[in-house]
Amino acid sequence: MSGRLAPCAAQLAEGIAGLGLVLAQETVDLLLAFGELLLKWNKVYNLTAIRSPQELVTHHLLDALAVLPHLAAVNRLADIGSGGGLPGVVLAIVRPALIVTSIETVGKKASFQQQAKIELGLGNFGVLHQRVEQVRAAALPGGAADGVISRAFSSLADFVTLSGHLVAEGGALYAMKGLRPDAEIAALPAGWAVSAIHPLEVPGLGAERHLLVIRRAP
Ligand SMILES: C[S@@+](CC[C@H](N)C(=O)[O-])C[C@H]1O[C@@H](n2cnc3c(N)ncnc32)[C@H](O)[C@@H]1O
Repeated sequence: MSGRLAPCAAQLAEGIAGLGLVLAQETVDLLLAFGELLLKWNKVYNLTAIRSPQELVTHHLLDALAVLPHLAAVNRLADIGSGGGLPGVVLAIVRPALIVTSIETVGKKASFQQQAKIELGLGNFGVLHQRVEQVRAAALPGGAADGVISRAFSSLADFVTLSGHLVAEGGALYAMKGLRPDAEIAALPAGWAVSAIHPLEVPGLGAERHLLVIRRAP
C-alpha cells in the first residue's frame, strides 16, 4: 500500500499480534485504509487531535481493537458519540458479522463516517446523524442493541442516562476509559451497576486503559 500510514504497517501488525489477535491481511489493509481516510480528511472534518501516523495506529486503531475480546457475546453494537468512527468503524472492519450502528450528532463527522463506509465497503456498518437521546431503539437494525459502546463520550452517569434506552434486555453498556474512573462509578444512577472492569494493555500506548461493563442492576 502507499500513503502516510504505509511506514506504520509493521507497527500495526506487531500491535495486533501483541493484542493476541489474528487478522487476515485484507482486514489489516482495511484498517490501514481507514487510518488513511482519517489522516486525509482530518483537517476538513476536524475528526481527531492526533496528527502523526504512529499515534493514529496506537491511539485509534490499536486502542479500538483492544476491546474486541470483551465483545465476543455482542452481535449488534451501537457506538455513541463516535466522532470519526471510533471505535465503531474499526470493530465493524474486524468483525464483519457484527452489526454496528454509529450515532454522532455533528453532521460533518457523520458524513465522514458514511463516506468511509462506502469507500471501505462496510455492509455491516451504519451511521445515524442524531443526538443519542433522540434515537429510538426501534431505529437500530433489529431493535435495541446487545452492546452499546462509547469512547471519550461522557461521564458514566451521562452515558447511562442518555443511551441506556438503547440496551436490550440482558445487554450491556461498554465504556472505554483511561484511568479507572472510581468517582464516576460511584455516581452511576440507580438501576445500573458495573458488572466488570477490564484493564486493557494497548501495545505502544504507554497509558492506562480500562473497559467498564455496565448492566441493569438485578
Ligand atoms: C471526544 S469525541 C470522541 C469521538 C470518538 N468516540 C473517539 O473516541 O475518537 C465525542 C463525540 O461525541 C459527540 N456527541 C456529543 N454529544 C452527543 C450526543 N448527545 N449524541 C451523539 N453524539 C454526541 C460529539 O460530537 C463528538 O464527536
